[in-house]
Amino acid sequence: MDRITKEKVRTFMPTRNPNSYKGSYGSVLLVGGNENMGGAIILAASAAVYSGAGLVTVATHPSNKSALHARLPEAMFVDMTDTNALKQHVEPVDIIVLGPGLGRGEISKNVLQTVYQSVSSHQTLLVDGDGIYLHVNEEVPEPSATLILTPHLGEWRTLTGLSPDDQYDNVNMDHAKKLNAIVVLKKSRTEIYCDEETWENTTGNPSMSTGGMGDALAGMIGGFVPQFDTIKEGVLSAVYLHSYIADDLSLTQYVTLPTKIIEQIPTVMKEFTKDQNRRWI
Ligand SMILES: NC(=O)C1=CN([C@@H]2O[C@H](COP(=O)(O)OP(=O)(O)OC[C@H]3O[C@@H](n4cnc5c(N)ncnc54)[C@H](O)[C@@H]3O)[C@@H](O)[C@H]2O)[C@@H](O)CC1
Ligand SMILES: Nc1ncnc2c1ncn2[C@@H]1O[C@H](COP(=O)(O)OP(=O)(O)O)[C@@H](O)[C@H]1O
Ligand SMILES: [Mg+2]
Repeated sequence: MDRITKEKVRTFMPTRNPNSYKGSYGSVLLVGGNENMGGAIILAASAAVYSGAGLVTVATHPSNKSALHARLPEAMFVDMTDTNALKQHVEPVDIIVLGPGLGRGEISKNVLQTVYQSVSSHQTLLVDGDGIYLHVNEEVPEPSATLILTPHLGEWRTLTGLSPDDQYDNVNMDHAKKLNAIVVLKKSRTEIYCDEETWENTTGNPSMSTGGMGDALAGMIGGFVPQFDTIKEGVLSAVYLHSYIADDLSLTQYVTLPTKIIEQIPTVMKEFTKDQNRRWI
C-alpha cells in the first residue's frame, strides 16, 4: 500500500494562475441537509469554499436557507425539493457532493434519484453519509459520472456486507471495482482505493472523532478535485490535509471541531504550495 506523505502532497498542490478567474477553480454543487441536519451540508459547503472552489452552490431543504446565508455568504442556495431546479443546477457543475445530512425519507430518495439521473460522464459525483445508505437501499441507475464513495467503516459494511474482520486490502479493492468507484474508506488511517492503486493516509488522530468531521472532508474533496491535475491527486491531498490540520490543532485542543479545521484550510494550502512566499504585487 502506498503512503500519502507530505512530500507527495506538496508535488500535487496546484499553483494559481495570475490570469485566472473564479471559473478557473471549479464549480461545486453540494446536495444534502434535511430539516434536522442542515449543519452537515453547511459544513461540507464551508469546506468547499475554504478549499478554494471557484463557485459553490448548496441544494438543501428550504428550512436551511437563512442559516446557510448567515454562516456562508459565499455560497448560493437551491431548494432541493424543487426537482427541476435541482436538475438544472446539477448539469453545469464540475462535481456534485451528495449526501451529508440528506436523511433517508421520501424527499431524500427523490433528490438522490434526480441527481443520479442528471449527472453526465464529464462530471464527478461524490456520495457520502445518507447518500451511501440510499445508494444501497434504493433502485438507482448507475450514474454516468466518475463516482467517489466516502464511507466510514459502518457505511462500508452497508455497501459491501463485509464485517470489519473481513476487510482486507485485496477484498476492499475487489469491492471498489465492483462498485465502479474510487473509495475513500474512512478510519483512523484512512485508505483510498483508486483504479489499481491503494493508498494509506499518514495523518489523523482521535481528536477528530466528532460529528461533522466526515461532512467537512466530503466538502474538502469537492473543493479540491476540480483544482488538481487529476481526481486521484485531489482526493489524496484532501484526505491528507484534513487530518494534517487536525494533527496540528490537536497539539493544543482536546477535540478538533470541523469548523476549526475548515478555517485552517487556506493556511495549509498556502503552506503546501510551491510559491509559498510569493506576493502577487
Ligand atoms: N451536524 C449534523 O447535521 C450532522 C449530520 N450527520 C449526518 O448524519 C447522517 C448519518 O451519519 P452516521 O455516520 O451517523 O450514519 P449511520 O447511522 O449510518 O452510521 C453510524 C453507524 O455505523 C457504525 N459504525 C461502525 N464503524 C463506524 C465508524 N468507524 N465510524 C462511524 N460509525 C461507525 C456505528 O456503530 C453506527 O451504527 C449522515 O448523513 C451524516 O452526514 C453526521 O455527520 C453528524 C453531524
Ligand atoms: N480516531 C481517529 N483517528 C483518525 N481519524 C479519525 C478518527 N476518528 C474519526 N476520524 C476521521 O473523522 C472522519 C469521520 O467521518 P464520519 O464518520 O463520516 O463523520 P460524520 O458523518 O459525523 O461527519 C473521517 O475522516 C475519519 O477518518
Ligand atoms: Mg459521515
